[in-house]
Amino acid sequence: MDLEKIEQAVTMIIESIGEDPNREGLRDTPRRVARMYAEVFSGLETDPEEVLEQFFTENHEELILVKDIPLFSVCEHHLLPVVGKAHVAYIPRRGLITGLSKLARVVDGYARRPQLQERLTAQIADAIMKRLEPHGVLVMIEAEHMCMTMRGVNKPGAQTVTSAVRGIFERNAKTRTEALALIKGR
Ligand SMILES: Nc1nc2c(ncn2[C@@H]2O[C@H](COP(=O)(O)OP(=O)(O)OP(=O)(O)O)[C@@H](O)[C@H]2O)c(=O)[nH]1
Ligand SMILES: [Zn+2]
Repeated sequence: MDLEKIEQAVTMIIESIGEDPNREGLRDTPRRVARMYAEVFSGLETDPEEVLEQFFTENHEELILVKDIPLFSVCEHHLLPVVGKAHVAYIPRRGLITGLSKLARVVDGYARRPQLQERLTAQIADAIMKRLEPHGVLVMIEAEHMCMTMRGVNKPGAQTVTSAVRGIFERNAKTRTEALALIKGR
């Protein structure tokens, strides 16, 4: 990531809005923003599916759900925050499971990029399908888009819900309903 270029761009934005980039409060802002973007877009420099190491345990072929994973992303249209929760469920095959924290790391890896909520949801599901080859995956994301909250249509509190279902969750309504009930049962 080109931090120097981000700094130059932020200085230009500060000048463009008619502010003084040399006043005390703004003097270090371009550098701070560059470091911040490096952090919130750090997913661009990773391949998130690589965290999904497989490991075998006894043959657990039942539902595994990690819900209410805090989610922070950035919408690619306005570069404003998207804040919400991700829920990730899968049913392993042949005991091929991964560490629970790895599911949250996959969410982070794809969230820390300029994103669309629909694409983010699908990328998480597809990474898990590819790496763990489970019977199925269900990913649900509920999030508030600051570009809808603080500007434009100005609708604070509006939640966008997206889901991606793969494998058995796609084919079998009962399995899907069970996962959704567990996600909603908070
Ligand atoms: N489908 C989808 N749309 C998104 C997402 N994040 C932001 N948007 C929408 O992207 C659209 C961009 O629309 P434009 O008309 O190009 O932008 P705009 O003029 O700023 O639109 P308004 O937000 O309606 O003022 C808006 O409707 C946003 O609400 C997302 O993750 N998925
Ligand atoms: Zn937006």
